[in-house]
Amino acid sequence: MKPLRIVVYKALPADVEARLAEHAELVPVAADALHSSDARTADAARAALADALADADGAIGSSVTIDAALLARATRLAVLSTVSVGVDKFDLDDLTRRGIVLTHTPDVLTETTADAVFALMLASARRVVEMAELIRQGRWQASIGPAQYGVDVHHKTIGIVGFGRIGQAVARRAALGFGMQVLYTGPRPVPQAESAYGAVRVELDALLARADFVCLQAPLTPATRHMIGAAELARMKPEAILINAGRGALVDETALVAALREGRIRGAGLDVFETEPLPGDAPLARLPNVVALPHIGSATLDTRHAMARNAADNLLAALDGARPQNVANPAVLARRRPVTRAR
Ligand SMILES: NC(=O)C1=CN([C@@H]2O[C@H](COP(=O)(O)OP(=O)(O)OC[C@H]3O[C@@H](n4cnc5c(N)ncnc54)[C@H](O)[C@@H]3O)[C@@H](O)[C@H]2O)C=CC1
Ligand SMILES: O=C(O)C(=O)CO
Repeated sequence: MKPLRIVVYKALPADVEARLAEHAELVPVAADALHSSDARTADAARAALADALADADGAIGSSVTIDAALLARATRLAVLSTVSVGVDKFDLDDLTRRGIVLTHTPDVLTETTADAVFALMLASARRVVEMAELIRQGRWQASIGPAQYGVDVHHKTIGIVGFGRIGQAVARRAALGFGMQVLYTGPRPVPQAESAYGAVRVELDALLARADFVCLQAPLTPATRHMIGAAELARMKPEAILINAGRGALVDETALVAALREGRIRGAGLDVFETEPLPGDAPLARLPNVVALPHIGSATLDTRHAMARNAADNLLAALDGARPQNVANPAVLARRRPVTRAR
């Protein structure tokens, strides 16, 4: 019988890797090469990943689209474990059809990501990056005046699109810390947040029309792709700021660039982009009324470590045949592939 094999397509902390190695043979696939901007390097890395998956029981990593081509020969693969809460790099229905369990890492990153949303709100509203740059460039030669003033965050209205774990953690900060009025939109009411934070559920159009800060924290799915386009941006107030720490493709970036250039909204704070890494010459990287961050929502030492540990635990539990935690495609549990252990 073959030993368990786990493909590792992301660099993991040493202790997490050691824990996995106690249970399985680890097969590393160069994560950097998978993301290379050189097409030949990236293609070769994808081919290596496909080869490794063909003979694996499990895999752990993130940020790589795992499509049917990569899985074509992976007949033994029972579990994929993503080191992320977002599962938009996977086709859940296809994984379920194949009997492959997908686990992800909710909860451990909720508070850290909510902090990052607030960092974007404060930086955009108070023009923190732009003003810090003024000093760095030696251009602070007189007291700043109205042309450099920002806008307040406290006691304004925040509209949260995607009122799940992270959206509600943002609402808590907004209502209890900053005295903000919280609006939200989503498929179902959240009574706990309505009583604790005075949150009010409204339709998307009303949220766009009333919010000073429109915060996107929904998952990327076929239904949410480009949910904010030219028509939605036109409904926002001219002094409003768009914050996106969900996924880049929630927004039609061409329409966003036009709205920002023409001053139809005040600004944007963006942690995520349709294409990542965002090229340095992209309009969203250069517009003065944009604060652009390189997808750092969960990127603290503590939280990234907790995510890796959680993903490893999820993977091992699923490979062990136990009822795994944090399954993103629970329908698979009735038809999951068997795992055969060497020991
Ligand atoms: N920037 C970053 O580093 C990070 C980004 N994320 C993104 O945030 C997303 C949300 O994470 P969680 O809050 O943990 O997920 P969650 O599943 O708890 O919350 C998502 C919410 O969005 C709602 N939703 C779905 N479709 C919607 C629609 N069309 N309109 C309005 N609401 C809709 C769902 O009902 C749910 O309440 C992830 O899927 C991921 O894409 C998560 C962590 C870090
Ligand atoms: O977990 C996710 O979905 C992220 O985007 C990064 O933490």
